[in-house]
Amino acid sequence: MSWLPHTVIQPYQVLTPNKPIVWAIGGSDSSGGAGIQADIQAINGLRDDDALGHRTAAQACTLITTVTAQNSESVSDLLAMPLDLLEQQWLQLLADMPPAVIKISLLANPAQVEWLAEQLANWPAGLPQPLVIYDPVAIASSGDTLTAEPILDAVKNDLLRHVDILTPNANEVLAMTGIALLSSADLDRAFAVLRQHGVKTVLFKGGHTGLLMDVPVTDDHVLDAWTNGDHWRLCLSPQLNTHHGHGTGCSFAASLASALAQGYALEDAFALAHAYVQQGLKAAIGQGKGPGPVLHLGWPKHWQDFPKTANELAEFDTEHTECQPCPNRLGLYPVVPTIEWLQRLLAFGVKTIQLRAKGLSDAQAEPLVKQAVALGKQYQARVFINDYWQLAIKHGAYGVHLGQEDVTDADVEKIARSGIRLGLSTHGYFEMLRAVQLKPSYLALGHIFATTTKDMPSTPQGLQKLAQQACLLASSDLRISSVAIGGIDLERAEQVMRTEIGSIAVVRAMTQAADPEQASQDWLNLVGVGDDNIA
Ligand SMILES: Cc1ncc(COP(=O)(O)OP(=O)(O)O)c(N)n1
Ligand SMILES: Cc1ncsc1CCOP(=O)(O)O
Ligand SMILES: [Mg+2]
Repeated sequence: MSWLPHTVIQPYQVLTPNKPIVWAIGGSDSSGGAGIQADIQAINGLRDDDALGHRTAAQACTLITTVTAQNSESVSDLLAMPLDLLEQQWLQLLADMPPAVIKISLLANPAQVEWLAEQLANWPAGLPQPLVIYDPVAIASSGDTLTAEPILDAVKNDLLRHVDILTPNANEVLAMTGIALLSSADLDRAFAVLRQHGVKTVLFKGGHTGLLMDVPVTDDHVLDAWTNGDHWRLCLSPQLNTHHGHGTGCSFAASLASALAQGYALEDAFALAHAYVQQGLKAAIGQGKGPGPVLHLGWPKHWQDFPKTANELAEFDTEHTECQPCPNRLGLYPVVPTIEWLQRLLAFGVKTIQLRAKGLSDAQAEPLVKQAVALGKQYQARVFINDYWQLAIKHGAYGVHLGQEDVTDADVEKIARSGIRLGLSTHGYFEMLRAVQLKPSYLALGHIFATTTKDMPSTPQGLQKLAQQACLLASSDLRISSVAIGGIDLERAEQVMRTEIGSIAVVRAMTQAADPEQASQDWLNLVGVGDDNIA
């Protein structure tokens, strides 16, 4: 462990004066396990005060639509809040605590739905537009236990067009679309219907669904599936055998809202919310005579609580051969554009290095790859080749580095069977969880800080997200090393080294250094050459 032992966690006011705010609009559950009570626990509970002194958290504010009288066994009564009281809650918060995310759940009657739709349609021009999540609790049981009157028509006609992310379970999908989710094609059909009502994206919660008939891997597993109509993001975990789970759906949507408010990309927030609920369900115990509530256990940090992730269902069915491992610590890892740079830095004592000569034909790249491999042997160093994986195999390079786009065109099986190492780029939790299924030798986590070296489609992750992901990977029993990349200079490298990261990859810190030899020595002193078993 490389945590700083004496780091003092500062109070929030010092370092994070403004926690992002999530408005939870829904009903009170007197038993405390679901509804607004679960929302508050999940929104505030998904927080991380790490041992390096970083912290991330969100603040829940509430607008109560309904007061229910319930315990773990039944709901005996409910009262819908009058519209003018709802309006007062809205105005008070709007004036003082505007939201980054609005999470909507129980709405008691059509009047409340229409009122809310109107507020969203007339969002004040001077305030940033919040992201709107709607967890359509009780749609399936309209007019029965939780709503005062049926609300389905008002939801479809007025509310859905203001919703960015709808989070229905299978029963709610059936009620809203008439489609029973029995196969993967039903997910597409249901999305098409919901899209007609103006919903932008749908996150199908699989907790109650179980099996999709044409997707064997969903047997005994929970599949959550998000789509915007163009592409999918999938999270899969083993089904938990528990009788307890009151508030699971609320806690999922609320932790999703919290992660989004804290600046996590949607797919990363999705994986985090899935893990948050998995860990809470594993620990859930009965609190009354009926099903007990999902527990709120803070930031998920255990590998086994995180899902497998994929962009297509078929990815879950493919088993991969483990790539040859590389040392746990690869140390300083310059990424350089030419053979001249490669030779120069190897002569300065660098032991892990990458040739990144972009945009060449194979014919142009082949002599460079050959030279790079020969230099690696001469200097007893680990030379990775960027992109040209076939040439890397052909000439017996130490390894190859591939990005997210490259890997779809590459034959990962062939790379693994060839015995060369494989490094993969990732840009967040979701990609990390997806990439490990290819069983690579290392994962690059990036980009950590802003960089001018390359146009990045994602935003910089920063030190806390790096620490979270590096620590999570280190907590797994996978033999996969980690590398941080992107905008890292010597000063920031000191902070990066305090995470669980095993290596730092740099471009400009070497290629734009006034004195590359001095820079190499400074960096090697700080980061080291890595573990010395260079096979
Ligand atoms: C160590 C390391 N990490 C990340 C990258 C980036 O790879 P990729 O996403 O394939 O982008 P290009 O480098 O090909 O532009 C890397 N090269 N090395
Ligand atoms: C190739 C690459 N991939 C992710 S960030 C990056 C560039 C890192 O360059 P620098 O160290 O100059 O910021
Ligand atoms: Mg690449």
